Amino acid sequence: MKEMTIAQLLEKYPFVTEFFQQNRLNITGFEQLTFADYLQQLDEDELEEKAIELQKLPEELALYIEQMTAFLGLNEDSGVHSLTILPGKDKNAVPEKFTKLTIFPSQVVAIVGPTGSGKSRLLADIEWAAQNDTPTGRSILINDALPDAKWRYSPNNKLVAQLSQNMNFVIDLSVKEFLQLHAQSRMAENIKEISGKILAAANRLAGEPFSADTPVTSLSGGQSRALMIADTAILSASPIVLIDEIENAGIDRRKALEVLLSQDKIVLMATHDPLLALMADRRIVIRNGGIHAVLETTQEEKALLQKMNSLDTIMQSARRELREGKTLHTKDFLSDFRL
Ligand SMILES: Nc1ncnc2c1ncn2[C@@H]1O[C@H](COP(=O)(O)OP(=O)(O)OP(=O)(O)O)[C@@H](O)[C@H]1O
Repeated sequence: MKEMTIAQLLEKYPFVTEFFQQNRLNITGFEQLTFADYLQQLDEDELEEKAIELQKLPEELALYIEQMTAFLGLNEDSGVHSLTILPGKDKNAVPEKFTKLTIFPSQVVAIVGPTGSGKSRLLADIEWAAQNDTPTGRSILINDALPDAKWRYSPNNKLVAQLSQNMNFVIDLSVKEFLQLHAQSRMAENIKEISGKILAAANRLAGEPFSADTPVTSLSGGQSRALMIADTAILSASPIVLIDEIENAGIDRRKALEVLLSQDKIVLMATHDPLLALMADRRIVIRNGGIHAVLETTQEEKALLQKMNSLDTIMQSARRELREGKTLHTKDFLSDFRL
């Protein structure tokens, strides 16, 4: 930071304008100087008059930037390079058999298991950065170390973004207003461009497109979810995304995952859907509250996935045509049936 010119500081941290104003420092015309050089050339009388303590200012500016960045959750590097799950015990207090499971950014891990087996519990352990203090006794490490308390208690350092099945908006805003407000609160640089990017991504996921002027309260369940997924992927600072059941959501699930993974997130997804489970490179099998196995998706499964995707395409196009009031004809599907 010390080597940065004032112009570079302003570009990277637009909020420093406030700091200069608060300290009544007129930096106009001095943008090409570093802050230290700028202070050097200030008139002694002027400083005295403003009661400025020259030595303290660079330190105060650095602190101000650090605090504002943390407050706004702006750290470009979230600092999360790995997430590790350490074993606990199942519902009968039998220790889980794996030694440790580490997940890196841009990886997606599926969580599979019967209803009530403990999939959501595992997601909750991660969200809370459990330290042997939940019913499962699991512990979570971030970057191979005990997580910083900030992940638990600071609302601006959310480790995890949650996407759940029920997602309803209660605020009276249009899609455009909602996205712009969120982008502003994240101090995004080009608010219009980012909002446009999110809307475009959301519309690629949603079955029925919606416009920037649609009130968020009148979006369908699938559209709301598409908007939240695109928003989480593109604007959220949380390095980890937890998804509890993305199916039945009326959105293109494959594209939703692609959008999330393109943004270097660590994605964990509880699912009953084979297409999603096999899209992940690994899957955690939960049984009776415990992690029973961690399986790598095999080449054979990946090949099967391609065929299942063709089946899914058939289902999707049949669904679309029925929705549009059409009658289905075998000949239109023949090529798809050659699996
Ligand atoms: N290891 C464990 N020890 C004690 N209780 C557990 C353990 N794992 C899960 N549970 C409890 O079992 C119940 C069911 O778990 P959970 O809701 O996570 O299941 P699920 O797999 O997500 O189910 P569904 O597929 O229906 O969403 C919860 O009350 C949860 O707290």
